[in-house]
Amino acid sequence: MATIGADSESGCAALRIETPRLILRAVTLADAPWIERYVSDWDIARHTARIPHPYPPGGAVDFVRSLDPKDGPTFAIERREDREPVGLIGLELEGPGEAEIGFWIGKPFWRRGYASEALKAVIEHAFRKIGLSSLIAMAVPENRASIRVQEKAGLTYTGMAETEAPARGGKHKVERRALEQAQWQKHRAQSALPILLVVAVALIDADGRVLLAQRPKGRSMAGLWEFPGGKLQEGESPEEALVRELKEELGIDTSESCLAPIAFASHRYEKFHLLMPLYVCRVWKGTPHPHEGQTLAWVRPQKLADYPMPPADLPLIPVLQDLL
Ligand SMILES: Nc1nc2c([nH]c(=O)n2[C@@H]2O[C@H](COP(=O)(O)OP(=O)(O)OP(=O)(O)O)[C@@H](O)[C@H]2O)c(=O)[nH]1
Repeated sequence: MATIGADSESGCAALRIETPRLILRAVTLADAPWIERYVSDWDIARHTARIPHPYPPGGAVDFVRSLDPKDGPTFAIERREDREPVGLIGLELEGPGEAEIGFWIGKPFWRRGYASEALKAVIEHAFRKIGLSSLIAMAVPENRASIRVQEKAGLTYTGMAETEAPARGGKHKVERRALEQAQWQKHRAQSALPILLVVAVALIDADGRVLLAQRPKGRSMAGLWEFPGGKLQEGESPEEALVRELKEELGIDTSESCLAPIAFASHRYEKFHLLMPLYVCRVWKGTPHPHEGQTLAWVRPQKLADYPMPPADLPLIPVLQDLL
């Protein structure tokens, strides 16, 4: 039988994948109660090739004990914000370089895009870390949600197959989809997020306080506090863009030589990947006034964390605190 080789040698530590909203980690016996709760639901069982219905009490303990990393990794999908487990996703090695991918999400967590997010990550893991060359996935034809998730991840229809369907009491026809590594690389390149370059600046006053601006109503992420700055216009250097933004947003004059780069943010938003160099500036002419409906606050470095900021900015706070 095929095994995972190099990846299983590196042990459980390798069984962890992080995505923007999820953590995929190894399944343990402590997971049995929630697994049993969700798979006992007919709406989960009827779509799978493994889960009987009614589900036998204690069945999840047996299931967890039966997991063997040599057959392929199985991940518990956990929500990052509150560590709530939401489902399972796994790879089952079928032959040299090939695995079948299977997943389910507990009903309370449907329609939030968790399956898509987990599937994309596991596909990347399969091709990049394990070194597989092709993946397949099955779905009963009426499981349109699962089929959509598979297709969004790049799997394409290759025909009908037949699998066990214990919850339905026998064999059942399923749609088979597949994805080859080369195809995946192409799909990924096509669906890659554009990089958005935004420049930002921490203005520091004579007391060592930092200027934050609250995004006004009607803009994306309204109410959050950010560093002044903005997108580059065509042909502008980052420093030229900042000098212009400071004039437009705050009515102050500074020069490129007064801007010192100290850090950058790199953050995946839904529609773009933000790359944001952060400068500090201690010298300017004029008094900052909100020219674009924002609210301004001069904030002591130790108090920066009290101001809700866009997620991209959070790693910049300790950098600034260390510097000031
Ligand atoms: N200026 C600034 N932008 C930031 C910070 N953090 C952060 O995620 N951003 C994001 O970077 C982009 C900045 O664009 P912008 O300031 O030129 O334009 P905007 O507010 O009109 O953006 P919008 O098109 O999202 O409404 C926004 O999507 C904003 O949410 C920050 O600290 N300062």
